[in-house]
Amino acid sequence: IHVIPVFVSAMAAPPVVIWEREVRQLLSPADLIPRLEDALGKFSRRDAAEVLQPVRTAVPLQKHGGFMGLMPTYMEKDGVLSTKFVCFYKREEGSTLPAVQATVVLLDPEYGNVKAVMDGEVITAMRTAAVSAISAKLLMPPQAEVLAILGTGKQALSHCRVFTEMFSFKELRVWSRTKEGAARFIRSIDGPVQGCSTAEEAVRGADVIVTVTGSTQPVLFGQWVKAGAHVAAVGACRPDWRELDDVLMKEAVVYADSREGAMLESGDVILSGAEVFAELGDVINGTKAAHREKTTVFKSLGMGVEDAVSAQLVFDRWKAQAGKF
Ligand SMILES: NC(=O)C1=CN([C@@H]2O[C@H](COP(=O)(O)OP(=O)(O)OC[C@H]3O[C@@H](n4cnc5c(N)ncnc54)[C@H](O)[C@@H]3O)[C@@H](O)[C@H]2O)C=CC1
Ligand SMILES: O=C([O-])C1=[NH+]CCC1
Repeated sequence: IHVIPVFVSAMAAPPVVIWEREVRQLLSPADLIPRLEDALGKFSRRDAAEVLQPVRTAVPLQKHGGFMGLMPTYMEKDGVLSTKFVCFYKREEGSTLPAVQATVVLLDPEYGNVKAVMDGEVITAMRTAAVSAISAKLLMPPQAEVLAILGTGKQALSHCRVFTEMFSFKELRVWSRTKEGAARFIRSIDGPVQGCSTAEEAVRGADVIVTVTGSTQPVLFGQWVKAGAHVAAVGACRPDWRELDDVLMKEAVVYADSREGAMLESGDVILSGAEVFAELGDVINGTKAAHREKTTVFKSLGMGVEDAVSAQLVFDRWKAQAGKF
């Protein structure tokens, strides 16, 4: 008797490529925010069947002053498996090169095949600003009127768009280390923006302050910050990089997206010795308090789970549009 081996081959379709223009059309802050709130809450419950997401692996690109970050995430119950590759750089004054470049890969968790490869820059810009806006929704003082943004790059623009869409600030101020940066930013924004010549001028009296710079030294000092203000600190994602000084870090109640991420990656947390009071997800889950009455800092490092739910949303919308599957 001859036994003829039979190989069952489950040939997956090749991955779809969804690039910047399409991602931009398919994703909106209003749709993304509830999914991000849900994901942050799930992450903070530390239930491995809900979210498995290690702190990102950062490979130094020494010659180029940057890092490649690998950000894998598995959401077993939701059937989402993804990873983002993100390269981020310390750029010198006057450099026109991008500080961040990213790609998100979405896989089928059952077979391990890649379903989609997506531009990650729109996702990174929008989900980071949306998470900062969630921090402001939870932690900013009631009747906040003045928003100040330090930095005028991609994240500054996305934060400005998401914050002005979500809240009604009476005054918006911006500071850049260069006049050209501030002028470019002001030209790109609809509505009134006050360009400030110093960071101090921008933040004095502000209720909400967003720091989105590529700086590795503090740009925001506690003595300038109004008591009770909320700071969303988005830059300085390496253990020896800073955006905030020790005074602010020690006086404020500090929240983070991921406690482990903050302890391993945030120079503002590590070098100041400040304690992380809670994750944003703990506040969403109701297990930690939102201290709106105090000065608060949300230290954002960025998490794979934020990219995972964003990429899944883009993919679902793309499938619905294409009438596929
Ligand atoms: N927390 C998170 O999830 C994420 C954080 N980031 C970080 O956010 C920051 C901004 O990113 P992008 O807007 O994409 O970069 P970008 O290059 O578009 O903008 C950077 C801005 O920072 C300013 N800047 C650079 N060095 C400075 C210095 N020494 N002092 C003051 N201002 C300085 C630049 O003039 C520019 O306005 C970076 O640090 C990046 O690593 C980026 C993506 C996600
Ligand atoms: O989460 C993210 O994509 C990043 N955080 C810091 C630089 C890029």
